[in-house]
Amino acid sequence: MPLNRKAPLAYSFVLKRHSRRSPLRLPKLPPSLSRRGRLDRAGATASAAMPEVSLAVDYVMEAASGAHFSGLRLDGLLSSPSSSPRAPAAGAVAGATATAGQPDPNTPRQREPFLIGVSGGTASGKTTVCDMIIQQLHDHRVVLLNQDSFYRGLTPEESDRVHEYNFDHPDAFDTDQLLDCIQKLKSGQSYQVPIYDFKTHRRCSDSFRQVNASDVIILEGILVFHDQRVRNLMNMKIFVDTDADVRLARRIRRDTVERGRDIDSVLEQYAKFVKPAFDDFVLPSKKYADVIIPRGGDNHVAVDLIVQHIRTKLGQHDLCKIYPNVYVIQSTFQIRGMHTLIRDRDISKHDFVFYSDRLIRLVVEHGLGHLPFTEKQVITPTGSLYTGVDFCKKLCGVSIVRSGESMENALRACCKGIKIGKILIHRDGDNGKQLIYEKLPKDISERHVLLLDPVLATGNSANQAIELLIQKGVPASHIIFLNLISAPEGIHCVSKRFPSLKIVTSEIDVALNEEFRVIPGMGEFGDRYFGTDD
Ligand SMILES: Nc1ncnc2c1ncn2[C@@H]1O[C@H](COP(=O)(O)OP(=O)(O)O)[C@@H](O)[C@H]1O
Ligand SMILES: Nc1ccn([C@@H]2O[C@H](COP(=O)(O)O)[C@@H](O)[C@H]2O)c(=O)n1
Ligand SMILES: [Mg+2]
Repeated sequence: MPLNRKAPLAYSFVLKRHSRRSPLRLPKLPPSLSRRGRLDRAGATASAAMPEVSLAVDYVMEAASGAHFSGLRLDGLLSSPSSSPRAPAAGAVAGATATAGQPDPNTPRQREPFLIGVSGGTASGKTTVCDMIIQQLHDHRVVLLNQDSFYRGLTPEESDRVHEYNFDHPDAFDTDQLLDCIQKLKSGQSYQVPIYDFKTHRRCSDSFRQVNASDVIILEGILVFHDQRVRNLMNMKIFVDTDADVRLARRIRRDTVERGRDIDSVLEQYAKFVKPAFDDFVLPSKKYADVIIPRGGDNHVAVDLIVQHIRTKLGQHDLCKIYPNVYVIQSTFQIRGMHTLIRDRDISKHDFVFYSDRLIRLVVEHGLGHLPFTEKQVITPTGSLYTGVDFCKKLCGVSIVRSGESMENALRACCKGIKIGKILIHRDGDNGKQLIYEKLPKDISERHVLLLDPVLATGNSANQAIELLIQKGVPASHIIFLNLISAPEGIHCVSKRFPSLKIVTSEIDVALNEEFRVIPGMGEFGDRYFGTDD
C-alpha cells in the first residue's frame, strides 16, 4: 500500500469497538519504506509503519490505566501483565489512609521484567523474529526463552514409537516447569533451562543453559498462548502469521537439514499431528494476540516497531529505577500512535491540538491518581454500603506560561472549579538570569500542586518554578509535575534536586541536542498548539 505522507494517519486507524482484544495488524510496506535504515532511533517514522492499524479501544483503555493510576500503593504492579487486575476492588480500599497515595521515596519500586510472548504455527518464523529483535536490541538485558526447551524427554517406550508421538499437543510440554522458570526470572532469579535435542527427542541430562534475570524476557513457541497461566504473565503477545504452504515448505527444509529427518517422515508427521494441532490449539490462541505480524522475519517494519517499543521500555526502566518518583504512563500502541501523530512535523494544526489534548488528558488523569485520598462510604441505590474513596480537595494547578496553559483545559475538565495559577519564566539574555512573573492562589502552601508543562527539556525552568512554589510554602512532596515528554537530562536535573517531587510523563525521549532541544521531541509545543508557528 503506497504511503501518502500528507494524509493524516488518523484516518488509517480503524477502531474496533466490538472486539475486546482485536489485535494490531502490521501490514507490509513497499520495499522503499520497509528498510530498517529508514527508521530513526526514536521511532520518528514509526507512523509510516502503521498505515492500516486496527486497535481495540477497550484493550487500549484498559492497558492505559496502569495500576499506579489508582492512587493506591500499587506501584509494584506498574509493569504488570495486561490480564492482571488493574484497579483495586472496592474492598481493597478499606482502611486506606490519607497518606497511602504517597510512595516512600526511600523505598525503590520493584518492577518486574517485561514478558513478551511470541506464538505462531511451526516454521512461521517465531525464532527468526525473536533473533532479529534481540540482534537489533543488542542489549544484554533481553533474554530469549524457547518453549521447545520445555519439551518432555521421551521415555524409551515412547522413543520406540516416536512416529506415534504428538509433539504438537500441549501435553508434550512441561508447562509447570516453564511457569516455574518464568516466575523465577520475573522475581529476579536465574534459571537453569533444559537443553532439548530434536534429533534424540530428549533433554541433555548433564547440561543446561543458564538464563539470568533481565528487564525483558521474550518467550517463543507454538503453544505459549495456550495455557492461561502462562498467558496471564505476559505483558505483550505477538502472533507470527505466515501462510501454511510457506510454513510447510520451510519445515520440510529445516527438519531435513537441521533436525535429521527425511521428507516422508516430515510429511507424515505434518498431516497426522502438526496440522490438526495447529487447527485445534495454535490458531484458536491467535485471538489473544495484541500484535499480529504477517510473514514473520520478512516484515522488517513490524520488527522495527516492536524493537522501538522494547527500547522505550528499557530506557524508561533505568530512569524509573534511579528515580522512584518518576512515573511513565503505561505505553500502548494507542499512546504511541498519538505520539507519532503529534511528533510528525507535517500534521495539521487541528490534529496536533486534538491528539495533544487526548494525551494531556491521560497524563492529567494519571497525575491525579497520585494525590492522597480519604476513605469514603456511600449507600448505593440498592441500599448497600460501598466503601470507596474521596478525592483530595486541596489542590490547584500551576501552568508554566505559555505552553503549560495548553494543559489547563484537561485539568479543568477533570477537576471542577480548580484554581490554576501561572508562572512565567524568562531567560534574560545569555547570562541565564531569569525574570519570574507569578500569580498563584494565596493559600497555595495548603494545597497539592499539579505543575503543568508539556515538555521537560533541561529542567532549568522547571526548577525555577519549583523553587518558587517551595518559597511559597509548598512542600516538594506536594508537587506533581506533569509533562507529555521528558528528556532524561531534565528528569535528572529536577529529580536530583527535588527527590520527593513526582514527575508524571507519557514518554521519555532520547536526549537533548547541543541546542538543548529534546530529540526526537516535537518542536516548540506552545507555538504549534497555539498556532503561532507560521
Ligand atoms: N523470512 C524467511 N525467509 C526464508 N526463510 C525463513 C524466513 N524465516 C524463517 N525462515 C526459515 O524457516 C525455518 C523456520 O523458521 P523459524 O524461525 O525457526 O520458525 P519457527 O520458530 O516459527 O518454527 C528456518 O529454517 C528459517 O531459517
Ligand atoms: N522432538 C521434537 C519436538 C518438536 N518437534 C516439532 O517442533 C515443532 C515446534 O518447533 P517450531 O520451532 O517449529 O515452532 C512442533 O511443530 C513439533 O512438531 C519435532 O518434530 N520433534
Ligand atoms: Mg522455533
